[in-house]
Amino acid sequence: MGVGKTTIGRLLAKELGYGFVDTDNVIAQATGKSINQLFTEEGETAFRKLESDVLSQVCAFTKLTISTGGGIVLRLENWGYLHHGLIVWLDAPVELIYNRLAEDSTRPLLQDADPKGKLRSLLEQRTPLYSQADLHIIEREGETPEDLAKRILEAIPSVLKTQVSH
Ligand SMILES: Nc1ncnc2c1ncn2[C@@H]1O[C@H](COP(=O)(O)OP(=O)(O)O)[C@@H](O)[C@H]1O
Ligand SMILES: O=C(O)C1=C[C@@H](OP(=O)(O)O)[C@@H](O)[C@H](O)C1
Ligand SMILES: [Mg+2]
Repeated sequence: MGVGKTTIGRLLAKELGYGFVDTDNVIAQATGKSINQLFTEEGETAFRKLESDVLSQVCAFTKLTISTGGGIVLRLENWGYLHHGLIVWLDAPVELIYNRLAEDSTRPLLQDADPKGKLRSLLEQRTPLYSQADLHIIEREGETPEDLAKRILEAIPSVLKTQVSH
C-alpha cells in the first residue's frame, strides 16, 4: 500500500506499449463506490471477493500491465491468476510509505489509531506472500516513479526463462 503500484504500473504499461488496468479502479468503476465506501458499507471480505472476481477476468489478457491492491496476495485463489503473468513485488521501507500516505485518506486499512504500526504489521504478515513474486524491487530513497519503471524493465529479462540454444 502506497509503494507506487498504481503510478508505476501505468508508466510500465506505457513503456511496454501494453494496456493498463488497476484492480481498485475497476472495482470502484464497476460498483460506483470508493474503496473506502466498500470497506465501510460491505466489509473487507466482500471487497476481497470483488478483487478476486476482477483479477480472474483481467489476468486472461495478454499485453496488459495490472496494478493490484496490496492485499491481493491474501487469497490463495489469486495466485493462480497472478501467475498468468510476471509478478513484481514493489517494496519500500515503512517510513517512506508512511510519509507518502500521511495526508491520504483513501486507504481504509490505515484509518487506524496507529497507522505506522498498522503498515508495519501488514508488511510483516504479508512478507512471506510477497516473497512468492517473480521479481523483488526495493525502492531507493529519492527514486522517481520513472526511475523505478526503468529499473523494473531492466530487471525483467533476468527472471525470464533463458532460451536453450541447440
Ligand atoms: N517513487 C515515488 N516517489 C514519490 N512519490 C511516489 C512514488 N511512487 C508513488 N508515489 C506517490 O505515492 C502515492 C501512492 O502511490 P500509488 O501509486 O497510489 O501506490 P499504490 O498503488 O502502491 O498504493 C501517490 O501519491 C503517488 O503519487
Ligand atoms: O493493502 C491492502 O490491503 C489494500 C491496498 C489498497 O490498494 P493499494 O495497494 O493500491 O494502495 C486497496 O486495495 C485497499 O485499500 C486494500
Ligand atoms: Mg494502487
